[in-house]
Amino acid sequence: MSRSPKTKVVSNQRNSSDGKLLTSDRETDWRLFLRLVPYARRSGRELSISLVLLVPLAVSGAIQPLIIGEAISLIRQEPTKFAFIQGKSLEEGINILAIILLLTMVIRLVFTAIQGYTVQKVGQKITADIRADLFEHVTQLAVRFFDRTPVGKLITRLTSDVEALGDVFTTGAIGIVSDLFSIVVIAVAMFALQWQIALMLVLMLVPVTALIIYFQQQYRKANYKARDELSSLNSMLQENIVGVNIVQLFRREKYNAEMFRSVNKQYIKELDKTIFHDSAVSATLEWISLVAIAAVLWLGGSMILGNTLSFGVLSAFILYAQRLFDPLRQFAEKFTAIQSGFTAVERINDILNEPIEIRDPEQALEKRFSISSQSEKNRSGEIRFENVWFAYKNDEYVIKDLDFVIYPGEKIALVGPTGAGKSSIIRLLCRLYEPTKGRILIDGIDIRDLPQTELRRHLGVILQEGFLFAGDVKTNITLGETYSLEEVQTAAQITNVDKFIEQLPQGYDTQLRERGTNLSGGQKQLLAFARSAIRNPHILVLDEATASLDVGTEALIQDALDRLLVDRTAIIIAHRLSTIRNVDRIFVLKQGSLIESGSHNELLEQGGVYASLYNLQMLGT
Ligand SMILES: Nc1ncnc2c1ncn2[C@@H]1O[C@H](COP(=O)(O)OP(=O)(O)OP(=O)(O)O)[C@@H](O)[C@H]1O
Repeated sequence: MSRSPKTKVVSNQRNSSDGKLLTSDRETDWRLFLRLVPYARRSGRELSISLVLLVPLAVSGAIQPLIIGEAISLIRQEPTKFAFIQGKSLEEGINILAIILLLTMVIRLVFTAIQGYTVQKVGQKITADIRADLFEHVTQLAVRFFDRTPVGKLITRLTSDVEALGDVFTTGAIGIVSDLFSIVVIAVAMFALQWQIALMLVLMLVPVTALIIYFQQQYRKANYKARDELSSLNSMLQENIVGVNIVQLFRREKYNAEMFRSVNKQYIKELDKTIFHDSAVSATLEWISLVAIAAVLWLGGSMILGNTLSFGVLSAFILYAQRLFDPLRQFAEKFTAIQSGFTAVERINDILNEPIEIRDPEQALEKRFSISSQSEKNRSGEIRFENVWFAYKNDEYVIKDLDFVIYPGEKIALVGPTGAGKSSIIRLLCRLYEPTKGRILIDGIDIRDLPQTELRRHLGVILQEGFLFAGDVKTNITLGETYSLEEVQTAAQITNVDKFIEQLPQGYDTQLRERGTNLSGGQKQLLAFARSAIRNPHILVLDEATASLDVGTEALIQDALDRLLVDRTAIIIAHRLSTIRNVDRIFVLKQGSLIESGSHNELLEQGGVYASLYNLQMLGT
């Protein structure tokens, strides 16, 4: 019983308060179990070996009490049951029995080790496979899913839930078969030896099993709640670590620590309940095996007095009484792991069943567009929004009936107050979200009909905050695609960021920390420019891309952009209206609607919203 509470506390966050899930457990559990079959099948050979080893393990375990009982009978000169020691001297008989006992011990030692190792290995492999599948699935989910799911909860599912599931295999699944098998073999051996005592012991199993099932159910209920609390704990942890700058700047350390302490306390409280029920199972079994020995002594003793039982058989039964409840104890322990595992599968399933909203088109369409992608020259970069409506949440439209065309090679600026929907337009164009109504077309093709790789190749997007991964500068530009160093250098030159990269300690090989924390905001942004340029997109989208650069660097990038944007369609979001004076057309948005459009001069002449925004900004400078 040395499992840590961590592995025990795995449960489901849904229905945590009412434990509703328990009602339809059996059916659900089986359905969940089936989900694991494909994973188990991949390790079929190892699992079969473990199952085959159960037979010699259980048989050698059941023989041991018999041998010891026989040795006692031999010493007490009681009639022997084994033909092979009949007529042998006491010494010879004891030697033979000792050798057999030793053999069973060696068999158990070797096979237990092999089985333990195999099962652990399979468990780890299955855990790794599930974790990998889960990761792949999660990274394909739509941004909408991440909007509503706290990162801490996702991390809990990807780590400890998957681990708990692995425990089902390492401690649970095979072990349970083995324990059940051991109980059956011991019961058969006992009945063969003396049926009355055997019956008494087997009957004792019934109420004990019922009690264990009761405690297990309580355990599972408590486990749901504990798991819920763990998710909250992780979410809070994650939020505080990511936002540590704000925590410190606003002196929220103590306040947040207090909040964390209270969630932590709640978690421990729920955890204690699971430990209580788990301990109750152990205590029941500890107690029952003592009661069983007493019962054997009582019944066996009276039979010895009546000369219907030998001391040897009584000794064998005392050992059996212990061993019969041993597998049951282990069974209960594993059952706990399995219960936890099932709830973990359920939580994992929640994510695996989460549909991948943004999918590539069917085969036929893909073919059509792979043909279109072959004729790169046909790409012109026309963007068309056809009566596009969009809401993040039901019916709360943040984009309302947008209907416009951006012609090939045109440079468009999106302006409008904060929250007007500018970034949402970009997200829709990149297909991070799907429009609620209407269509978006690139070069006359609905973007839903374009494979995503193809769409993203059309588009180069540079956001206000460049996100960098841990790794070197070069891989942060190539992002795993096969570009040569020369191509990377050329992209850097085109965007005027080559000088900056060369100044870094190891140039293109400079290691960046996670999220690029060893670079400044502007430096990160420079790499984002090179990252986009290398992909040679024919549509460029800049969302406040130069806002974090100093005037000198911005001028340098602007110069690069002027060259880069030739013959490319561009959408530029900028709050500083002075930076977009030269674009072909300016779209003015307000609360998700396009309220004005035209060139800088046209809009100034109109004297509408743009003109007043521009004049306001000019006043400020
Ligand atoms: N993930 C989201 N979930 C729900 N609502 C969102 C989400 N992102 C943005 N919104 C809402 O959508 C509206 C438009 O947001 P959007 O980011 O497109 O504005 P914006 O014009 O780019 O603003 P800014 O100039 O401040 O960047 C806002 O009212 C915002 O609150």
